[in-house]
Amino acid sequence: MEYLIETPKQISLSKDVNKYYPNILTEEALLFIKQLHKKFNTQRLQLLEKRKGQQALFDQGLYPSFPAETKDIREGNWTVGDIPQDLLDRRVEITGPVDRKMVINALNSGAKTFMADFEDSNAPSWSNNLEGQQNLFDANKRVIELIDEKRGKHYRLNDETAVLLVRPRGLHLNESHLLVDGEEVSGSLFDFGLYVFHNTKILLEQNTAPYFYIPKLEHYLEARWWNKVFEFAQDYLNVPKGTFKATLLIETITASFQLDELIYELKDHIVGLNCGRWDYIFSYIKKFRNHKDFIVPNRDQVTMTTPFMAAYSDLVIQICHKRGIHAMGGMAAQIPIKNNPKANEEALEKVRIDKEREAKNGHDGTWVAHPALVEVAMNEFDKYMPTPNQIFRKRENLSITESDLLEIPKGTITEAGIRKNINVGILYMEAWLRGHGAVALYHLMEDAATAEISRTQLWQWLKNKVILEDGRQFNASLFEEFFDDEVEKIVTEVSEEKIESTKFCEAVQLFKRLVTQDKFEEFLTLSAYKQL
Ligand SMILES: CC(=O)SCCNC(=O)CCNC(=O)[C@H](O)C(C)(C)COP(=O)(O)OP(=O)(O)OC[C@H]1O[C@@H](n2cnc3c(N)ncnc32)[C@H](O)[C@@H]1OP(=O)(O)O
Ligand SMILES: O=CC(=O)O
Ligand SMILES: [Mg+2]
Repeated sequence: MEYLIETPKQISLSKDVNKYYPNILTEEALLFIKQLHKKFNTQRLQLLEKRKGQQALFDQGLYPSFPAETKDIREGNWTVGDIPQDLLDRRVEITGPVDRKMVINALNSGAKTFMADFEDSNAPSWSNNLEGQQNLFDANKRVIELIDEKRGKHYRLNDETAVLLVRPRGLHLNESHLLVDGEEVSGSLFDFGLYVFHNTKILLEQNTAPYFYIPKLEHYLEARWWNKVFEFAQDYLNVPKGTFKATLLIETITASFQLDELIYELKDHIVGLNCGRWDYIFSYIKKFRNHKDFIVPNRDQVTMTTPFMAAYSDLVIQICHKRGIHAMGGMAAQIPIKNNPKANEEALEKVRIDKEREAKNGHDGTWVAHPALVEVAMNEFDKYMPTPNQIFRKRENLSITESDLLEIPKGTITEAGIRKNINVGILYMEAWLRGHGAVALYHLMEDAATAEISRTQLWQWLKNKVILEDGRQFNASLFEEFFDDEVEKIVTEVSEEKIESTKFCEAVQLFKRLVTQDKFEEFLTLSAYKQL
């Protein structure tokens, strides 16, 4: 059904929009999105083209290096970091999709801050995105509520809640339901624009402000673009420069070579960097996928103590502290295990060890995926970080080189590793196509970033016909055998009658195509979005 509405001139909704959200899609808000689109979309597309140029150089065998043209910025003695009072202590940050119940639970979780996610953990359907905006709007007005009649539960905010940060989609994603002059708008601008338009005033009245996590940047020019977007939006909304604050996810291999530059570009707005470890692994595999002899072992063998990962997190800490901002840690994948106390204890212990390592190394805070993990992470940071943050720990003796950041991890590729990637990849895609961007699989949190690792590894191993630990060569026929087998297991588990009412057929086809096609697709969510 086509939903007929009056939108401001030049703005239209795509034909498949069958629900309108009048509180969010006000005429004034749409006019603001139109302005953002007209001012910034062409540059965004140019930046995406630049990424292709960079990839072409990597495909010729090149590796990234610290840019020559910005040596002065790296060597200069500048600092930034006008950090607002309510962001000084970020020792535990909970993250989660913008679903109404999750938003309330996360804000009430006891974590210092909550990153509400339109990105890795959100399948960006029209309803998820618009309801997400409504949920955040209601949360900031402190009127958000939910009644679960079946369970007799009434969700509402506690008196004390976590400080809210919002993660808009990455630059590569469009919001295909909203068109300006017939062009799809950027998902980043749509998520960011609607949020600041509706919430800036409300937040300022409460002595806080719009705070953001910016994902998947690959180059300092992309940070410059975001800075201009911030400046324009602040002017438009009539609030001082520097009102909005951003933490950048360092989750692409190229970003690690430009940490000073990324901070410098956003100097009036930046308060931190974060080690987005899952996308970082994905990016590391993806960028060098066409390099000869560049192979990464089974997903579970790449951890934060693997040399290239340890080097990256150390460098993030060193540079953040030098420049006066927070160096946030990342997400351990373990989540609580119900009905199995021993397994649960082991999972929590893995999280504890991860957080202990981060706090001791100098991170100023960390991420947790579930409310039941807040306490574990809090205890470790309380123990090793008695002050609100440890920006004063400069780690000046560290010397991380270009080759440290690139060191190829050692390890093995096994049949079990291949099967796990196939199985988890299909299960995740199926959930995503039903609108769930984060799911628990085998007691681990899976989201778009972790699924990308599975997908990219399979593509790379297949393309390179790698030798498995048991001596066999991985090739198309072995892949077919494992793949069919894993699909059969899933069908048996779900049962043939029920499979019809799921998205498994689409997920199997999509995942298989992405893994076996010759041309590597930059992000699996680009194809998947067309089927959402
Ligand atoms: C790579 C990255 O980008 S990491 C960051 C992005 N990823 C994420 O943020 C993942 C966040 N985590 C989640 O989405 C969830 O924890 C999942 C999907 C992994 C598991 O969720 P569930 O299966 O619902 O877990 P479970 O049943 O144990 O939940 C228990 C309760 O905790 C709540 N809960 C679980 N995780 C969260 C969370 N992250 N935020 C708020 N509430 C949460 C559930 O809503 C549920 O509430 P209820 O008891 O009131 O019904
Ligand atoms: O966004 C976080 C990540 O690990 O990816
Ligand atoms: Mg990520």
